[in-house]
Amino acid sequence: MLVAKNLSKSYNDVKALSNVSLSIKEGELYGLLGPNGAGKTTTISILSSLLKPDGGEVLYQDKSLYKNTSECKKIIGVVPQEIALYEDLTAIENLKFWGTLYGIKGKQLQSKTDELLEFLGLADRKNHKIKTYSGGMKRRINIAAALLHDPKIVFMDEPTVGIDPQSRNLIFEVIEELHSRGLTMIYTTHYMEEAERLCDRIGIIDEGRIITEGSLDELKKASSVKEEIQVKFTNPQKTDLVSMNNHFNGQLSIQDNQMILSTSKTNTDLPELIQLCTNANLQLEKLDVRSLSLESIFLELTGKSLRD
Ligand SMILES: Nc1ncnc2c1ncn2[C@@H]1O[C@H](COP(=O)(O)OP(=O)(O)OP(=O)(O)O)[C@@H](O)[C@H]1O
Repeated sequence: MLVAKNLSKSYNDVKALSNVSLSIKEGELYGLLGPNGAGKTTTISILSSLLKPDGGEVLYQDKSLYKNTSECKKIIGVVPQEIALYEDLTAIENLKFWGTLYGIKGKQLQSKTDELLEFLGLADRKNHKIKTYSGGMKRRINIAAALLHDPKIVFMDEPTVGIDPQSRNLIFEVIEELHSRGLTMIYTTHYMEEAERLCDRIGIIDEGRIITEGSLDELKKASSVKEEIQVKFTNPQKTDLVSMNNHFNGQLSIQDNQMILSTSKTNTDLPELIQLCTNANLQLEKLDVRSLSLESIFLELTGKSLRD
């Protein structure tokens, strides 16, 4: 469906992308996971023809995006990170505005906006001005705007940033439904839980490079780490956590009052960890051993935490 080869892009002296290659199959939900500034927005801006790369090639169904831009654009939908709506217009007026830009008119536009407002659970608010909407509701209208012209592939750039958990769940349900209908999607996020829950395949991007790619199972199999020991403390001292991290050769991911040790030898590391906590007089609030997450895979591959 979509193939990108060796994309590179610099903004003056900032190298945003280096040799990014991707291949997305029809109906696939592909997650581009990486920390802030990794190059996610730049990648999807290039793939959706909003930005020209310095080098590389993008093909849609074997056709060059640059030689067939207007044809390719018809099958592309983009949900941008920034909300692209007029605050003083109602939801339906906003959608009609966007629909007209896509060349949809009359009854077709009316039925498409009604269908999408229903699908996104906002039919009863369709005549309210966007400025009265919550952040999550605005994001849902943003998604509706990208779907008006029945695209074959949709790019979603961090669609859940800054919204409450309930709205986030509603958006997940919408994405899952679109996925089950066979829509091809590329979803960028810096939340590993989202990539784990939603995506068929995940590309991990860092400093403008795709450092690994595969299904969650494939990424787990390829990792030398097998499990995570998660410990929550009631009275953590930063110095104790740092010395513990040194003891485990930097394999700890530390956040507030909890830490995660990624390990392939839980049998020996777990008693050792408990002993160290006892010696440092650290009180455990919670201890959990769970299977490997993307956070640990990211730490293993880059030496840094995804949440930094
Ligand atoms: N218009 C621009 N001018 C200069 N530098 C830019 C511009 N856009 C992006 N960058 C830089 O390029 C790099 C990649 O940015 P990009 O926005 O693609 O990353 P991202 O993974 O989407 O991050 P975020 O989640 O913060 O949006 C960063 O170092 C960023 O500061």
